[in-house]
Amino acid sequence: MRTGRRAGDAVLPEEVGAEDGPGERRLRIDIEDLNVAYAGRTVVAGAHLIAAAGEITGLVGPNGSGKSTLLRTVYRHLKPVAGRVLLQGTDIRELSPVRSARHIAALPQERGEDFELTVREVVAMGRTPYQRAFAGEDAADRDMVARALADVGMADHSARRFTELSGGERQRVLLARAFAQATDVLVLDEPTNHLDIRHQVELLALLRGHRRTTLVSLHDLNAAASVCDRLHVLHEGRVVASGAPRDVLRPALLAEVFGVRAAVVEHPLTGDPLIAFDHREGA
Ligand SMILES: Nc1ncnc2c1ncn2[C@@H]1O[C@H](COP(=O)(O)OP(=O)(O)OP(=O)(O)O)[C@@H](O)[C@H]1O
Repeated sequence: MRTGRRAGDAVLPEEVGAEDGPGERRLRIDIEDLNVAYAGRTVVAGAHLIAAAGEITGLVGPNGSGKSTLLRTVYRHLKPVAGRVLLQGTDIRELSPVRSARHIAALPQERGEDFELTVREVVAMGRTPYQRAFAGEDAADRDMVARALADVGMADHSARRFTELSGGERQRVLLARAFAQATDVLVLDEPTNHLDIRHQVELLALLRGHRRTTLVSLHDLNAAASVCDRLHVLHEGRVVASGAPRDVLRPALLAEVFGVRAAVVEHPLTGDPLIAFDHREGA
């Protein structure tokens, strides 16, 4: 087993014997009283939420409401000013970068525009937390990379240069990199960005199929309503509503937070809440 553990690292209870893939381990994320600031300006204030094990937890909110900032703190790109992010009770800042990368994979909003690599090489980056220095890939790594590429429909493009792909194709490759990381937790910042409708639907179905602990920001409220088990609404850096999509996405909230007029009806095919926006007028 390849552990990569350093003296003093915290031990996660589910970790024993489960180093090489997500398997049936299911870890939860607790975000406690999180405050995050850029150059002294607070943009996330007192955020408190749970991403339950094996569930899809959605973050929605207007532009600038703090979704990406909150997610960046969860995948350790940013340090909070106050509060904590716990992975199954362990503060993520107590984990070494390698161990953190074995538990939490991210699709950041920064989309690797400068990768001078092939598609396959980008996806294979997801396997580095499991590889000993200079040891390179083994058969299991190669298998996981191939599976992740197939999952996002990019298997036939593995030899292409990343920089020559379209926006949606790049997005799918970076998702494959996160899948190849085989973590319990996925943190995805607007994963459907740039994707055409078929690839959006396929991706959301894939996330539902994985049943990993998923924290995802989405602009498409109808997609959020159909894919998320729970939703948290961010408004000016604060969580202003939390709950099941049908309890949260009500016309009054849509008017107050997003400034739009909308009716919420039942989706004729799925029974999910379907938000019918009035594109002619604001709230
Ligand atoms: N690197 C940064 N430096 C300074 N301020 C930032 C930085 N990134 C974001 N901000 C500010 O923090 C606030 C929250 O931004 P954030 O990107 O988290 O919002 P968001 O909800 O993800 O928005 P969007 O829906 O537009 O992606 C905004 O006011 C934004 O201008």
